[in-house]
Amino acid sequence: MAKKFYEKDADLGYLKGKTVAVVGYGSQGHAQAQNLRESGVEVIVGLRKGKSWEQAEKDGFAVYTVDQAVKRADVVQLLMPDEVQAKVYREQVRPHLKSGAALFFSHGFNIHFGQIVPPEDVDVVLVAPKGPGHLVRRVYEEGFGVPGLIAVHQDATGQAKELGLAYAKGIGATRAGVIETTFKEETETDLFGEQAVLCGGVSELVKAGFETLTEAGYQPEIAYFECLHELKLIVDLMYEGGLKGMRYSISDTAEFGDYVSGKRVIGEASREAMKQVLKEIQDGTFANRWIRENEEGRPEFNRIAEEEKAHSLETTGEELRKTMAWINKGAKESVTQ
Ligand SMILES: NC(=O)C1=CN([C@@H]2O[C@H](COP(=O)(O)OP(=O)(O)OC[C@H]3O[C@@H](n4cnc5c(N)ncnc54)[C@H](OP(=O)(O)O)[C@@H]3O)[C@@H](O)[C@H]2O)C=CC1
Ligand SMILES: CC[C@](O)(C(C)=O)C(=O)O
Ligand SMILES: [Mg+2]
Ligand SMILES: [Mg+2]
Repeated sequence: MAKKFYEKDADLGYLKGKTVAVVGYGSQGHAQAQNLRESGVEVIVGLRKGKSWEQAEKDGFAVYTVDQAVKRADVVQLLMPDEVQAKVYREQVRPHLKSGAALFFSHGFNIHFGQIVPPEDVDVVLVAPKGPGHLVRRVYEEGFGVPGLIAVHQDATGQAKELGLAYAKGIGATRAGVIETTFKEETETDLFGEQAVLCGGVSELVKAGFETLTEAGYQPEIAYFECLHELKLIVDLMYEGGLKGMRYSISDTAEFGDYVSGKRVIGEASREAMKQVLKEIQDGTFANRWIRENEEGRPEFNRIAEEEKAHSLETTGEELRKTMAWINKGAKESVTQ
């Protein structure tokens, strides 16, 4: 049984009198910094000069270069992209980390794959929201929270877990529930989820459905509504009531089609591919590939990203969404600006 923590299990008092430096002000950084501040925690932001710096200042934070923020901090939460964390850690974090301070992560990649090896006199804690940063902020503002995971890699002070739970409470995660894990389990399951299901799997499923319909001569707008737009509405039902809740709401015709055709689309070959994806995450093949890709200037990443943006699914959707004023554009605008 997973060990779970809620509001009553976490005490914000462990952060009292402490300064939290949120390093990075992107998807997770802006959300965690703002949620913590509204929970009464003293937060500063660490950055390089640029777009995020201006935004963090506009949002009312005291912003410092990374080294200066780390010098002032008792808790340092690294919320830069995973692929830049190790270099920034070596050059601007490690030399200024106070003895007895805490180093926090929201994804275990750099610790688990040995890219960051912290000194023995600091706590090393993972507080990983199980949701995109823009939702971590939006859901908190609505009075709720995105669930999270907590793990302690190193407990130098004897209070690492309590501090982690206080932080999880500060960002709203204990409102929904926080599960205890390890850096290894979080890293491997998070990478698997985003590759096989949430991002990679779903994107390919949507594109395959869209292409099957349009290549058969159906209108792209109808293919878009069927394979992408309505997916959100169906997933909302799953989110609220599981697969059972979704099946309660759809027609019996759809439910029968679900049972007999779903397994043909996601069959043995897909399950075998999932196992291979997981194996390459577990044995470090994916991590090494991602690290090398960045060292080489991201040729594969950039090429595929350009191809994906130009897909007719995207151009069709962009046009259709113009009339859907109710769709929250917050996340999209901040990543495409
Ligand atoms: N995205 C998400 O929702 C989730 C992310 N995570 C984890 O959270 C962490 C942060 O990811 P995410 O929020 O997506 O990151 P983003 O890419 O959204 O944000 C990156 C931030 O880091 C800053 N930055 C980049 N390079 C440097 C640098 N060299 N020095 C200082 N600041 C820098 C950027 O500033 P600038 O404007 O100057 O480029 C920006 O503010 C990762 O570990 C990720 O795995 C975990 C759960 C979900
Ligand atoms: C699903 C992608 C994610 O793992 C997340 C939002 O949780 C990420 O790394 O961005
Ligand atoms: Mg994730
Ligand atoms: Mg992830």
